[in-house]
Amino acid sequence: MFPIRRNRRLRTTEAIRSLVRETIISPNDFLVPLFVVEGQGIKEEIASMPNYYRYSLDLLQDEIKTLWSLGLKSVLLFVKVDDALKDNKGTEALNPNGLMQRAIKTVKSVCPDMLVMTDVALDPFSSYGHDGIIEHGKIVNDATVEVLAEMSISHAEAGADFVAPSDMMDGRILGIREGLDQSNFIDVGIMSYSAKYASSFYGPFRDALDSAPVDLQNIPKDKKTYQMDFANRDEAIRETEMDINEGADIVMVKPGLCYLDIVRDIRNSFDIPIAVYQVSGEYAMLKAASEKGWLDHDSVMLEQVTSIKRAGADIVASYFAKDVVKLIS
Ligand SMILES: NCC(=O)CCC(=O)O
Ligand SMILES: [Mg+2]
Repeated sequence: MFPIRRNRRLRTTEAIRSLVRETIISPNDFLVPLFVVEGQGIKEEIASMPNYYRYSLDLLQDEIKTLWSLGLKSVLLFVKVDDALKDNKGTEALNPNGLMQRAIKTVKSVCPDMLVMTDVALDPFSSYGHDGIIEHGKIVNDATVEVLAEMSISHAEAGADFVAPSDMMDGRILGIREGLDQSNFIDVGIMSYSAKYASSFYGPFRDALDSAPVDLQNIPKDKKTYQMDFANRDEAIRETEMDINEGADIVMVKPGLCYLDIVRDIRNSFDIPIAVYQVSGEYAMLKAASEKGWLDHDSVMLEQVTSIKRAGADIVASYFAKDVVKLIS
């Protein structure tokens, strides 16, 4: 007895495979993270992120033009802050002439149509490398939310289209939304890192920004009191639902590959755009394995990004964005 249905018919040639393909990757899917530093003429490679760079504002302009020419229309800005400017409250984050504020203006000046999203969190500005203010050895929630709301207003004043709070304090989406609305930034959106896990895949990013938690007595050694336990799944639904109710326009799951079950749960639970952040450790793993000749870089990259979208992501924040777009164009 031969089967009536032969599924292999739909796989016989590339033409039929592409005709029935369910997930298509395009430049529209990507959000490009960018690392910005003070100085001039700087394009420095991040040691643990081969072929990924920190840019000073002058060279950031060229990179923005390149991204736009590739059809990449959205960026997510991160700044590397001088140690001398860091303190417990991240005061420098509110400087109207700070590096982030200038970076936003720089992008808008060379490419007004580029969508500019900004990282809103204390850690790059914190002398302790934490996403919140520390009092008596603890990360305090509500005082941190106030700073995050002010930071968001400051980014909006500089011209940001979206703010992206990456800290996981409770209630910060509401605090930020109210702050933006009261300052008449009703059209500035919020992409919430709503299910961000306490992951060990962030190491290279912390190298990039020199933002790892410091090793000092009475300072928490990790971010487990605010980022989520990677053993938890249902909690991601609660976190996401709360952020949607507080006014998030886009929700996010982070990291990517190890968390695609979470992405699908959220896709099945809510009708809202979902972003996935394929993080620095995921990037570094593939770079290292392909440098050793153990994995084929481009095909694994495409498989990873496609899988993230197949799981339910609408938006992929990825250090591979440029590479993928070049590969598929
Ligand atoms: N708040 C942004 C990040 O923590 C990024 C992490 C990564 O790329 O590893
Ligand atoms: Mg939350």
